[in-house]
Amino acid sequence: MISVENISKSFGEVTAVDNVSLQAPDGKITALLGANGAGKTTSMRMIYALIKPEGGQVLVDGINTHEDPVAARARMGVLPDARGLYKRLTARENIVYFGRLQGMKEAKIKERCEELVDRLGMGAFIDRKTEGFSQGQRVKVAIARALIHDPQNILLDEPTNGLDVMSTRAIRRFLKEQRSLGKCILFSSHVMQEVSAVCDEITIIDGGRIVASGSEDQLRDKTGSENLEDAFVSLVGGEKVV
Ligand SMILES: Nc1ncnc2c1ncn2[C@@H]1O[C@H](COP(=O)(O)OP(=O)(O)OP(=O)(O)O)[C@@H](O)[C@H]1O
Repeated sequence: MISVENISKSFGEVTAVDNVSLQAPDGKITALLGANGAGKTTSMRMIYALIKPEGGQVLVDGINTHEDPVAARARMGVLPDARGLYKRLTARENIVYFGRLQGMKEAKIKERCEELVDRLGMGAFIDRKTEGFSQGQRVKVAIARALIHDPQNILLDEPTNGLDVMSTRAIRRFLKEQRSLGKCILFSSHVMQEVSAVCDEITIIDGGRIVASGSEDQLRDKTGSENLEDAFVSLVGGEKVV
């Protein structure tokens, strides 16, 4: 479970994230939904302890990420915005390397790697060097690498960005499986369709601030909208060019 309490971050004059709080419970898929520049990536980076918030705190399974980052990170699997694979290594080597960094035993790494190859449909390219991989292949490897140690909390920054329909469906199916295992899943997205297809809870961020949160039905009811896109536009104060 992830609990974010009043985190903020500025870059010079730009307030990227302003007093953001959100909850991502176990057994649910929670979305951080916002337009370009709304503060999603900055929030996610603070949540997975890559950058330090100027105020507030993040608790992962009750562990404060800045008081005990090592313990908190061990409980998280992160797909960052920069997927960052080692291109001279094969997909399998990338995944195995992360397992070793997590201090896993070789036999366990092998077993878990096979499971992820199967679940994410990576059989056709698992032993190829990742240089030249398509976006979909890269994302699958990066997700498998992040989840090699089977963490309780799964954080993904725009996981289906740039993916085709088949890859998108494979990732959705995978996330739903993880949810049924009781995992806490938090992902950021600007794609309504994506959020609508998989999320139980939605937190909307705009201009660095949380403007609403709830299920899709609750957000639609609140705004009297027929769909999530209309609810979103209404909650962020109408159409605007950013
Ligand atoms: N390192 C940085 N230096 C300066 N400004 C930054 C930096 N990182 C983010 N910002 C600014 O903070 C704001 C929020 O950016 P952020 O990347 O968190 O948004 P986002 O919601 O992830 O957007 P997108 O969907 O376009 O990726 C933007 O105005 C951005 O220009």
